[in-house]
Amino acid sequence: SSVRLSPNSLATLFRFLKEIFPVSSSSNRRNAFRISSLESFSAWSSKRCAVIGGSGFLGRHLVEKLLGKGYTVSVFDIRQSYELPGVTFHQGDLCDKQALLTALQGVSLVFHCASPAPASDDKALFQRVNIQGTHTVLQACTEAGVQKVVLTSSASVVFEGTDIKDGREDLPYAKKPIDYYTETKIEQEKLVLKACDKEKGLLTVAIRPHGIFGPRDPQLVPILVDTARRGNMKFIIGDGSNLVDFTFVDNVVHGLILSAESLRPESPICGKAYHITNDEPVRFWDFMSDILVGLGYAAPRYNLPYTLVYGLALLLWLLSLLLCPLVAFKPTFTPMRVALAGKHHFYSCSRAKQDMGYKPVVGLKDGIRRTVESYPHLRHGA
Ligand SMILES: NC(=O)C1=CN([C@@H]2O[C@H](COP(=O)(O)OP(=O)(O)OC[C@H]3O[C@@H](n4cnc5c(N)ncnc54)[C@H](OP(=O)(O)O)[C@@H]3O)[C@@H](O)[C@H]2O)C=CC1
Ligand SMILES: CC(C)=CCC[C@@H](C)[C@H]1CC[C@H]2C3=C(CC[C@]12C)[C@@]1(C)CCC(=O)C[C@@H]1CC3
Repeated sequence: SSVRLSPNSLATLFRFLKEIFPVSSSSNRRNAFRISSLESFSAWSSKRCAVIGGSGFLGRHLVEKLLGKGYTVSVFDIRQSYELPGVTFHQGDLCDKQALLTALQGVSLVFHCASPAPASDDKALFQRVNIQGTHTVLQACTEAGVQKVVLTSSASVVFEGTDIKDGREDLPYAKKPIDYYTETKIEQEKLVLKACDKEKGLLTVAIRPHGIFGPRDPQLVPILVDTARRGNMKFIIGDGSNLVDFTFVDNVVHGLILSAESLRPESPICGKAYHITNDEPVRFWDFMSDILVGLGYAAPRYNLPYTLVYGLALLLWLLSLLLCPLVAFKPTFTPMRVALAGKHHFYSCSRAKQDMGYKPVVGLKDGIRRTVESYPHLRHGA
């Protein structure tokens, strides 16, 4: 019969050996050699990680950066969207523990970046994937001996559709979340943070980005361009002065890796949530205009009162609920989208700066330029 050693038990063995063979005198060279070999082994195993949701927008950027930093990466996702040397793909549903266990063999660090798209309105799907699925991910991590779990949560877990200015992590979770996505992201974050247990050897942290944008984003720029092409990007909701955080994808990746590398039993970040943004709040409508103009479309010019647009969106939403047995129509102007476009929602990153030395690596202007350049097929007239 064979004995399977997980990275977790190897780390314990390593600590034990270090205690019984203290490397104090110069006469103990042989032991020093053994210890340094074990240290190298431990460092090697801590560079083996898995990215759940690694085929998605953020996940793929994360995988590329991890490879560049010398990590060996397993991707677990419901779909495979690319191939890369150094990456092993495991296609499966994260609600399937057996499938996860195969992907987590020998892995000491897990990044959980999977979620159904926020635009979906499927309550059962969000509950199954974000809540039950995350529970399964945590179980599988414990069984596989994973030592660290980094969750991609969302700053929206505290957003209720009213202004948030320089919001800190100690704001309470939204009592009335704006949609099922946010409702289940709240439960997901709670589950992951509660699972942090130094005794059991599982350390967890949650990163809360906001408004991620960048090359290959399937949401923000495509929705914007689609709206512009249909001639609906002429209006500014409210007076246009509302400040919002948009976060270039490389900064989110930087925050995720920084948190993983800072996650140690003695670190203050264990079991906590951290806002990761560009730390440059910008007027929502200036950001939208910069992207639109960069791609050759006109910037929105005419102001509409916020309450009027919100009221109309609410009415449309109620109508869609009432009429859904007869006609299936999904309004683009949902109350949630109107709130995102017309209210302040920007967050403080001071906790991440203090506890893990976070600093954005790409400024907003540069991020916008790189994003615009990456969408030649969405340019006006293309
Ligand atoms: N984009 C943003 O602005 C923000 C995103 N976040 C969070 O960041 C994370 C990544 O987001 P983003 O990259 O934009 O999203 P994507 O939709 O691009 O990536 C998520 C990936 O997870 C996959 N997935 C969905 N369900 C399952 C499942 N049951 N099992 C395995 N894989 C699954 C998706 O596949 P498929 O596409 O087929 O569904 C997709 O490949 C998410 O947790 C999101 O909540 C937080 C704040 C802002
Ligand atoms: C900061 C943050 C959380 C951004 C979220 C991204 C999306 C929710 C936005 C990206 C494009 C936006 C958009 C609108 C709403 C919010 C977005 C979908 C409108 C539909 C708002 C009403 C309009 O006038 C048109 C807008 C198109 C772009």
